[in-house]
Amino acid sequence: MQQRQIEQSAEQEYVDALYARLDGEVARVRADLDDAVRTSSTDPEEAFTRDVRVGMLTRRARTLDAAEHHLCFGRIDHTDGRSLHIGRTGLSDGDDQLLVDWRADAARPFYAATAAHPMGLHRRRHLGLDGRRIARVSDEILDGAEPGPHDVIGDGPLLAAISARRTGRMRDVVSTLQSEQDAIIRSAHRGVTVVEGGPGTGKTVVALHRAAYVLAGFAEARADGVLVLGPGSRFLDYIAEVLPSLGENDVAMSTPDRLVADALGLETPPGAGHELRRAAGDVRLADQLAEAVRRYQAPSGTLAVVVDGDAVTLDEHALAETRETAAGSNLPHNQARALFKDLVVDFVADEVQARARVLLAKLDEDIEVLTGGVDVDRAAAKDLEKLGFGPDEGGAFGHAAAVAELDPGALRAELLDDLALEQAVESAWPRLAAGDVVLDVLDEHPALAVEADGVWTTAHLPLLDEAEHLLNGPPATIYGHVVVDEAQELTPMQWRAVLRRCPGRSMTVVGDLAQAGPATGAGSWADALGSDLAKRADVRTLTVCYRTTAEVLEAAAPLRELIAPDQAPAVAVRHGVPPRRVAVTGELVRAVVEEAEAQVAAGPDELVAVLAADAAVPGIAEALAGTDVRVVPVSQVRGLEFDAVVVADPDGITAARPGGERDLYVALTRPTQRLVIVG
Ligand SMILES: Nc1ncnc2c1ncn2[C@@H]1O[C@H](COP(=O)(O)OP(=O)(O)OP(=O)(O)O)[C@@H](O)[C@H]1O
Repeated sequence: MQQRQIEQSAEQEYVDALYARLDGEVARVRADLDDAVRTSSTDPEEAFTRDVRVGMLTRRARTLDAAEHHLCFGRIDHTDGRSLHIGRTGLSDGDDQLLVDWRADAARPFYAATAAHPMGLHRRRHLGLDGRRIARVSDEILDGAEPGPHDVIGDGPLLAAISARRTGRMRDVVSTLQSEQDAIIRSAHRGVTVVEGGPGTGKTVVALHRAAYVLAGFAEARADGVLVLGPGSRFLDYIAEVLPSLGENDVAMSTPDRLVADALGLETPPGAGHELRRAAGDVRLADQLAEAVRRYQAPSGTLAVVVDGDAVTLDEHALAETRETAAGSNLPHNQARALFKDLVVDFVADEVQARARVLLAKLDEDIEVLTGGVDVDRAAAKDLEKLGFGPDEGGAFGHAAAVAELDPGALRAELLDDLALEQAVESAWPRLAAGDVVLDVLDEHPALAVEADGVWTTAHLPLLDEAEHLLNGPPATIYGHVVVDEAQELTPMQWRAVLRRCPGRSMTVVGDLAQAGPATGAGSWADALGSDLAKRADVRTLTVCYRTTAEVLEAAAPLRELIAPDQAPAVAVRHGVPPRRVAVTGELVRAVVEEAEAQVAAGPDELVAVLAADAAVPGIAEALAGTDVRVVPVSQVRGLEFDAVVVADPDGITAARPGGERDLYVALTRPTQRLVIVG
């Protein structure tokens, strides 16, 4: 006991020194930042350097601010006597590394060492801080210890973290990451990493900590930024604090719908039902959109352009050749149109010049015959003027001057601005907007029609994005790394929109195919990502469930076996109270309200939710108005969690929409502590 106190006070001294160092660093960075902000320069290069410096210092200041909370959470003692403290950011004093950033290689054994593979460690220590004071010290001796059956890392701190009451906001778990999670987070794989695993296995945790790791470790991610995509705004709110608490404030967060709407400059349109989303997510529509665009590119026939009253016609052959050159450029339609117009202008200019030469030659001959060579200039002046050639500098229309006036550059410039030529080009290769093309394709698919008032729905966004790409090329904003959470929810067309924004294909994709909603129902990652990408992906599986108790997982097991018989069940790390099943004799809503109120009474500060089929939500929400109970439709509960969950009318949930068993499976696996099934 006394030994423990001595150790704790030694750790407190160390932690005090770390905070003193942190305070010093914060003061230094703030002063540097003030200096940098005040420096002004008219020299563009100096101004640029200053902006870069301000950016770097601002980031560092944020990281240090975020590090205040639980600055140091661990320590590893190597068998050779070396000790390292692990924390949210690196801190050093001269050559002395006082604190190792959790992302550094040197920190790896803190997360990965087990009694079976101690990685040169004698001891791993978890430090629990309350403000700047050490509240708990928990040690594991790794060398010479007996390996346990399920080697969890730091079981005391882990169990405390996963049993803690939920607040409705996810927290970072940097101090208790488990080795299978850590291995994915730190993976050096630069391509697509797919992380699958049952509910509550920490897929979101892995996705977000990986984003923080990638930002620190991958230069391209730093340069082009990281994007995290989640299924809806409820979910984004839920995870919003994790990356800032890891010191990362510059990660873009969005939903697949909002990402596209923003890129197209649209307000997010009204949501769509799963049937429409599924139909509009069909990847075959990509080809149909491309075909619809092709149909606009110079329909066969001829193209007549009237220049100064004279028609120049591209015959079938010339038009076909022009079209093929423009289309063969593989430029997006609206850019290829500029090329098409250039080619038409070239053709017309050549023709005008050829005709002018013929005319001039004929003029020479006629004049020769008629005048015997007297004052050619004056005689030809009128004809030349008709052709649009002005007098030369000396005011004369000399033969040589006229030929010089056939300046191809000037003629081309004039033709490019010519209204009649522009109209002819527009008829053969019109400038298009994304909506035009999508509407063409929707004409062939009545089931995808836009609502009567002509408003797009979210289901149409990937189609608009595809069309925009075909017309105007790649999106303006791309990312160095993209994290997709609840990835089973993306339709193939949505995947195309996401991949378009990640040309480097550096991605972390996390999801659980067993939880796929009716809009996708993807059976495999190859279905979702496309077989090429899926083949090259590094697929990892998480096996331990940290959210729910073994009893809750058991209650959901029959559904899991039905939905995903091939999926190995995750193992829960803790036990709790068995789920309660309540038969309904009277009114369902009343029974649900009673159970929800009982849960609130059982844990007054806890997060209690009622999960119900979408249509049943308004009635239940009204009955629970004024309470702290959250009533959430099952279609929107993916990724979320609560201390206690009341599932209302499971049969109603399964019957509400196709694949309703998956919705029910998701609902049953949301509680961290208690589950009640009413109905
Ligand atoms: N290493 C860990 N330490 C502490 N808590 C953890 C750890 N891993 C996961 N958790 C907790 O377990 C819960 C479930 O994690 P998470 O939401 O990431 O799971 P998931 O696999 O994404 O679940 P779902 O499939 O239901 O979306 C969260 O509360 C998370 O904080």
